[in-house]
Amino acid sequence: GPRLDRIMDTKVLRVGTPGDYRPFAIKADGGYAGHDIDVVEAMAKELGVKVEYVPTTWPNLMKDIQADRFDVAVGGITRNVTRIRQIEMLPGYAPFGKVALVRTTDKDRFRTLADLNRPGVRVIKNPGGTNETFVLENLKAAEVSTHDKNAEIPALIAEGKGDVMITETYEALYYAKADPRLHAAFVAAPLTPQNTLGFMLPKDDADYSRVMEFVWGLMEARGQLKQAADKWLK
Ligand SMILES: O=C(O)C(=O)C[C@]1(C(=O)O)C=C[C@@H](O)C=C1
Repeated sequence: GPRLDRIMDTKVLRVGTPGDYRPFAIKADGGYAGHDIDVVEAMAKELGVKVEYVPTTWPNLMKDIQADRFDVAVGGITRNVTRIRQIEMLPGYAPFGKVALVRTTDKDRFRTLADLNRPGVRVIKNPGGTNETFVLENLKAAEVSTHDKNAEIPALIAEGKGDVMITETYEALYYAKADPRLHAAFVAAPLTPQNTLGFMLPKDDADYSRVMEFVWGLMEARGQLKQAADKWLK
């Protein structure tokens, strides 16, 4: 197929990522790092090509992949029916549910969804992703504001500029571990049923999809997925 041919001929795999979601993909110190970065770099190595990163955002992710700005998108992307109707997604990893990142001093204040969905509870949301969808559907009574630099939201919560960040298991655990002022609430009993993350592919080249699925399977069979998970998701 044409996409696969172009990748193999130019030896470049264009990887789109918002790069703002720890520990999956974060842009810092001029480069990208995280679980998904390690995995996609290993996949490119298996193909014998180099990775070229293409910045995107959560609000633009779907239209950018459909506009052929990149060959694969990574960075903590939830697999769901809405998306898989429009593009393709590789097998799921990192099972998670929606949880809440709150201040440690508010641990007892937020025990149920109803505790979050109250006037006076200041929720800060990142635009464009599934966190926003969850907030708009479930926290209608709360005081919701939007901050478009996702990686800054945990510090805003820690500093008391908001009370709640709705996010997913691993991100909440990451920031709670990194900052004692923060607590990952609802981790034992998430606010949504379990789901998984997955890499997104355009669906215009079936040969490309087959090869990427094969390479994903190799990563799994060789223990490279486990290695990345042990390094970043523990
Ligand atoms: O839309 C998705 O797939 C996401 O999982 C992305 C999303 C979000 O929902 O905003 C998830 C957690 C991070 O805090 C940032 C981005």
